[in-house]
Amino acid sequence: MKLSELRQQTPLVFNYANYVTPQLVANVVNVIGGSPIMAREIEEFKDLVSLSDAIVVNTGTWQREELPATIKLIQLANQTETVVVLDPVAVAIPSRSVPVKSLISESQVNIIRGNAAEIAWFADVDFASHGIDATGDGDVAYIAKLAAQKTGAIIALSGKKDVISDGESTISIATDVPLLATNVGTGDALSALIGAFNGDSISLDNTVRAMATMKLAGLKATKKVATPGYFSNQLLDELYLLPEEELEDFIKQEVTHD
Ligand SMILES: Nc1ncnc2c1ncn2[C@@H]1O[C@H](COP(=O)(O)OP(=O)(O)OP(=O)(O)O)[C@@H](O)[C@H]1O
Ligand SMILES: Cc1ncsc1CCO
Ligand SMILES: [Mg+2]
Repeated sequence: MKLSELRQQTPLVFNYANYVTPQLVANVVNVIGGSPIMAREIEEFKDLVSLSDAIVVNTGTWQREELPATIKLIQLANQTETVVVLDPVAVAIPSRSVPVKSLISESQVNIIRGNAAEIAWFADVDFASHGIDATGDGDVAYIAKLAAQKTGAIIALSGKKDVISDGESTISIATDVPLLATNVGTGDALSALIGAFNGDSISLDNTVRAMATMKLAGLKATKKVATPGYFSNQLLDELYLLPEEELEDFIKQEVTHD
């Protein structure tokens, strides 16, 4: 959906969040115009999925015992055709990849949002990482396309250059906003934004719009502040104030088709 539609429809975004960044994730959903809810109680899943427009599963602080509940959550969303976004934090670490493999084989994730190292794992390509951060170099457009073909999901690869691919079309936004990488959780919040923008229907365009929203708000914040603490607050303000026309112009100017 477009930003004005998002603000009108206030999509309910159910975040199965990590315990590091839920406040940032909830606020980003809120200031853009959506409505966040965080939960992890299996007894609540049926009700919550029936009320939600998007489900965002973040495995950042996941415990292995949560796997059956998470599969159940995504299966419920699949039954109601509610979009599911997966944020597979540091999935390339071998012990972390085991439960994610089960998750994606037993339930259908529609969109996977991760940094280059996380997405490279789905593509079966080596890419250097350091904990939650991607540190390597590689052909990110190729990696995103390959990951989309292997998983059947839309891939939203974030970084200096963002890439969105469904395995056929591949789209890039190469706008460098280094301060976005200084705040832990902008990626988590981006995954929730992707959920919100895809709340009415799942598409490459809606995913591009969500990625462009974070880049543009970050770019605007960078023009006003220069350090990470102020940047975090300014980013929320820029998301809150973002004019739809500016976002659509930014997409026209910055988006390239590979
Ligand atoms: N070097 C960079 N230059 C420009 N923008 C960046 C850079 N690195 C990240 N970003 C932007 O930061 C946002 C988050 O992406 P990132 O790849 O850092 O996610 P992440 O590694 O999952 O972060 P986190 O785990 O801290 O939430 C995206 O909007 C992305 O475009
Ligand atoms: C730091 C950290 N550790 C697990 S999740 C998380 C937040 C970034 O995804
Ligand atoms: Mg992350």
